[in-house]
Amino acid sequence: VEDEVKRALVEFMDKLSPENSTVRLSTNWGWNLSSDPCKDNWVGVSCDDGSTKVRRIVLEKLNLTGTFDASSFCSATSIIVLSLQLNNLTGELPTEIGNCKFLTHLYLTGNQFSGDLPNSLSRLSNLKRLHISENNFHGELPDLPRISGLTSFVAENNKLSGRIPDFDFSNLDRFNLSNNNFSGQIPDVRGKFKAESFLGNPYLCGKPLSNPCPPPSETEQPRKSSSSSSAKQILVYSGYVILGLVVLVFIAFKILTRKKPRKEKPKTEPDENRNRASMVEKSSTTNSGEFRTGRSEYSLTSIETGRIPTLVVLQGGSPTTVNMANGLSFEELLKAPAELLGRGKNGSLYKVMVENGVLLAVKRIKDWGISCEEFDGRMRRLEQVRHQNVLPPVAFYCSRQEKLLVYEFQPNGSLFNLLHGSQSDGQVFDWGSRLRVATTISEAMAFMHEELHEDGVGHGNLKSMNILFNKTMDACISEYGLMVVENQDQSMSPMNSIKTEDLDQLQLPYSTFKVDMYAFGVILLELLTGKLVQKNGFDLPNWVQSVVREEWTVEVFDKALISEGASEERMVNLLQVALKCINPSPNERPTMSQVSQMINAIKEEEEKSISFAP
Ligand SMILES: Nc1ncnc2c1ncn2[C@@H]1O[C@H](COP(=O)(O)OP(=O)(O)OP(=O)(O)O)[C@@H](O)[C@H]1O
Repeated sequence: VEDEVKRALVEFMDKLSPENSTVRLSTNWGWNLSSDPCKDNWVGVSCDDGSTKVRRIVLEKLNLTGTFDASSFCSATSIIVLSLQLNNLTGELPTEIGNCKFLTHLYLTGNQFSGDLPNSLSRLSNLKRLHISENNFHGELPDLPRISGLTSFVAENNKLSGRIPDFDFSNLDRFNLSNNNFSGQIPDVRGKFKAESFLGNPYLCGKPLSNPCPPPSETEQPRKSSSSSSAKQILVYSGYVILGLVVLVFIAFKILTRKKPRKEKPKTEPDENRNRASMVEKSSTTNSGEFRTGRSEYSLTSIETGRIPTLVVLQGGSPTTVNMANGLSFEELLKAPAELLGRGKNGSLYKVMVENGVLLAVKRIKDWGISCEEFDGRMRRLEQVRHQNVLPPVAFYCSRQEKLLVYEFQPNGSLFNLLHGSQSDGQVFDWGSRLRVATTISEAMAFMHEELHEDGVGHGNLKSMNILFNKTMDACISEYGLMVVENQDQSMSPMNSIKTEDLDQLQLPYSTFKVDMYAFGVILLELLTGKLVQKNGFDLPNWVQSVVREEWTVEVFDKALISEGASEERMVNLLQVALKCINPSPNERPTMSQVSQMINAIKEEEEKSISFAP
C-alpha cells in the first residue's frame, strides 16, 4: 500500500482514538507507518486480492471516542466500505466526506455525531447504503435522492427536521426516519414502507401514517371567530348565491336558444350520451360538419372541415383486425369508445374498442409536417417490410389537419412497464428474459434497417415504451418509422451529445439510423441497470459511462440481476455493446446488424453455460 495512503489512514485513526493510541499500540492493532495495512493485517482493514489496495474499513464496537477526520480518510480513494458503527464518536460529519466519491457503504449508526448533515453527502454518487441512526444529527436532509443507486437509508433516532424529500422509493429496500422531527406530508412511498419507518415525528402526516394531512385551506386560512367574521361570511355566501343564480339564468338562456337547430336534426340526439367517452363528439350548433374541440379528456376531436377522407386499411394486422378494419369508416372509428393512454411528444394515443370488442391503439400524430402523399407512401412502404417483432400499422387516415395511425392493441404492456412500472405485479424479469428481449429487438431492428436503408427510414423514436409485449409475451417494436429526424433538432434527439464536426460527416437521411443505435444502447442500459433513463435530471448514459470510467463496472448492474446470480462476464459483454451504441460520435457507433451479431453471441454463450450446468 502506498505511503500516502498509510499516512492518511494513520491520521484518520489518530483522530478516531485520541486517548487510545497507547492501547492501540500495546494491543497490536497495526495502524502505524512502519507496517502495511494489508500485509500486516491492521485491525478492521480488508484489502483487494493483490493486497495493494485498501477496500474496506470496519471499526465497530471499539469504544472509539474521537472525531471523524474525513479529509484524511477520503484521500485514500480505494476504500468502498467504511463502518464506524457503535462507538462514541463525536463532532460533525465533515464536508470533506464529499471527496469519498468511491464509497458504496457508509455506516455511522450508534455514535454521538451531531450537527447538520453536509450537503456534500449528496455528491457520493456511488453510495448504496447510508446508515446514520442513533446519533444527534439535526437540520434538513441534503439532496440524497440525487444518489440514484441508493438502496438503503436509515436515520432513525436523530433530530433531523424539515420535509422528507421524494426519494426513488422503488429502488430502496430499507428506509427508516422514525423518531426525528420531520414535518409535512410524507411523499408517495409506493406502498414499499410502512408506518414504522415514520413514527415518532409529531409533525408528519399522510400515508402510511394513520393521521391524514389537513386540507390546505385549514392550515393556510387563519381562523377568526369574531362576529365580524361571521358577518363577512354571510356577505360572501350571499355573493355566491347571486352568482349562482346569474349562471343558472345564463345556462337556461343558452339551452333555450340552442333548442331550435336540434329539432331540425333529430337523428343526432339519441347518440349524444352513448358517445360521451368516444374519440369525437359532434357539434350540435352548426351545419358545416365541423367537430367541436376540447369536450372531454378522452375525446379526440377532428377540426377538419369539408370533405372527410377515408380510413385507408393496410394488410398489416391479423385477419380478424383487417376484416374488421375493412368494414370500418373513419366516423365509426371516431365514435367508438376510447380511452386516452398517453400524450407523448408526437401526439396522443387512444385505446379504442370497435366492433366485436376488437381493441385498437390509435395514434393521433401531432405536427408531423409531411404531406398526405408522403404519409401515404411511408405507410405503404412500411406495410411491405414485415417482421414478426415489428408492429405493422393496420390502417391510417390523413387529412390536412389530422394524421391518425391505427395499430392492434397489445395487451401485455411495454418494456418500460416491465422494468419500472407498477404493472409488473412482482413478475420476475430475469437475466435470461432480458437477454432474449435484447436479442429479439436487435434482430428486428437490424432487419428493418437493412430493408429500409435506401429509403432512409429508421425508427426515429425507439425507447422502452415503444417495445410492447404481444399475447404470447414476445417483444415487438411499435411506431417504427413514425418520426423522421429531419430537422436535426439536437435538443429533441438522443444525438444531443454529437460534436458539430461529426454532424458534418453524417449523410443526413442515414443519421436516423445512428440515432436508433444510440436509442438501442440506452434500452440495453435500462435492461442492465433496471434504472430509468431520465429522472430528476438523472442521465443514465452519463452515469454508466462515469461508473465504468472509474472501474466500478459491477456497480451499474441491477441488483436483482446480481442477486439472481446472472453471469457477470456476460453482463459486462452486453454493457460493452451498449457503450459502443452510445458512443458520442455517431460514425463510431456500430450498425444494427453488427450489434445483433454481438448480442446473439452473448446469448449463445449463455445457452451453452446453461446446458453445461450440473
Ligand atoms: N399498440 C399498443 N398497444 C398497447 N399499448 C400501447 C400501444 N402503443 C403504445 N402503447 C402504450 O401506450 C402508452 C402511450 O403511448 P404513446 O405512444 O403515446 O407514448 P410515447 O411513446 O411516450 O409518445 P411519443 O411517441 O409521442 O413520444 C405507452 O405506455 C405505450 O407503451
